[in-house]
Amino acid sequence: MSVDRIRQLFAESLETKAKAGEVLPEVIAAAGQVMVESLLNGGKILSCGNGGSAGDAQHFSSELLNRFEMERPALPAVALTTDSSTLTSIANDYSYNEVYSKQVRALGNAGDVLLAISTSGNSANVIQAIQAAHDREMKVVAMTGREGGEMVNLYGPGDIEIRVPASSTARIQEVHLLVIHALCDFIDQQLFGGP
Ligand SMILES: O=C(CO)[C@@H](O)[C@H](O)[C@H](O)[C@H](O)COP(=O)(O)O
Ligand SMILES: [Zn+2]
Repeated sequence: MSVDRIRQLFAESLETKAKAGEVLPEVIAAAGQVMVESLLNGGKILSCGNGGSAGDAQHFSSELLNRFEMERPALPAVALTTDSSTLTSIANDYSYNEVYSKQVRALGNAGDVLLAISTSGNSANVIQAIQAAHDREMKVVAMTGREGGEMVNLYGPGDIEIRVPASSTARIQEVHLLVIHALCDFIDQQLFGGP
């Protein structure tokens, strides 16, 4: 890969973030409010995704369970992407499409929130997790990209979709990470007055 190619990737990533920064702040704040209201009512946030988005799901839950940028009590969050015995047994005995929905049905309660991450909006296991979340009377915050995929057809009245205006999975993920940090900052500001 040439140095010029690397410079081009940085330029594309900057451009994507700038475009997202023009259109996403309001919907990110709305998503943060959904999460804050759940946490204030004793709820928790479950998170899921595939590949790089599984990493994002874990990144988010770790910053709630541990801390983001300020000293504050631990907050209840569970990434559904980490328990290899659970993931492999569900995939092996049933289907990979059910690896998250089965966990949502076991762990999710009314008032909890599902953070559903898919750059295409078409990953079947995330789609089924959204359906399971609705069955458990949970709200959904989705982070997507492109045209939003099949997930667009699933959202209920209390759900929020944060859709990055880009088509490259990598560029979408780079904005998803910033959104995760913006959500953590919003939660800390609202619940604890911020750093
Ligand atoms: O991180 C990357 C690409 O940057 C990949 O691992 C990517 O996450 C995988 O291809 C995922 O399976 C894509 O799924 P999704 O984002 O479309 O739901
Ligand atoms: Zn990636």
